[in-house]
Amino acid sequence: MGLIFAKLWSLFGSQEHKVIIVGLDNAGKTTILYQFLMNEVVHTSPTIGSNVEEIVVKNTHFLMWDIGGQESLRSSWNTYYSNTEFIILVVDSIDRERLSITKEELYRMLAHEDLRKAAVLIFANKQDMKGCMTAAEISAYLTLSSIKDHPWHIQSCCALTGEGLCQGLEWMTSRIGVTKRFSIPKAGILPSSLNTLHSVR
Ligand SMILES: Nc1nc2c(ncn2[C@@H]2O[C@H](COP(=O)(O)OP(=O)(O)OP(=O)(O)O)[C@@H](O)[C@H]2O)c(=O)[nH]1
Ligand SMILES: [Mg+2]
Repeated sequence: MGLIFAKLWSLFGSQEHKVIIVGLDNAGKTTILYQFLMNEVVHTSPTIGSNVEEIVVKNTHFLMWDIGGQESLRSSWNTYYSNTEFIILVVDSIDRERLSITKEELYRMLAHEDLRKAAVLIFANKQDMKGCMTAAEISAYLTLSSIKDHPWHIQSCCALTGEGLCQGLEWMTSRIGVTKRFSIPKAGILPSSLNTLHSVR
């Protein structure tokens, strides 16, 4: 009886899903985390270490780790990877010069064993800034369409107004639906067609 209850509990949204929010310094990670939590813009200073908050979306619990993005901190991102289900990669869409560094970091993460099963949501943040790159430009530069072994989605957003953030979360919750529907009754492997689901907005 207890076992059946535990199984049902795990199927219907009680578990916590681990999320890491990464990206270069100044990308807007902490601003996004607190928009998720409080629906408002908080004053931020560069994150040293990490912030962690639980965000609940339609009965789905996400444990979100916002990790400092300064160069000296990036080598310790991997200490947060185990059991991660979602990577949120935040890109400062005005920062053209450093997009190549973001790309390097993205592919380093995707190659990491502990992130083998993680889905990737890319936020093209700061869309309010004049002359910013569009999500399509960022997608092309990051060659997202070449990523076949991780589900991914890119979403344009503005963390100051909150625009686009809900759509990103909706994609994450929809992924959980896919994983649950197709992992029953035997846990684990998704049909390969589902592993390559991705989209661009
Ligand atoms: N114009 C604009 N500014 C933003 C946006 N999102 C965040 N910012 C600003 O960008 C600056 C950096 O934001 P943070 O959220 O602290 O950046 P971070 O990615 O957490 O940076 P680290 O903690 O150093 O890794 C702050 O001044 C934010 O107010 C946005 O969508 N538009
Ligand atoms: Mg921060």
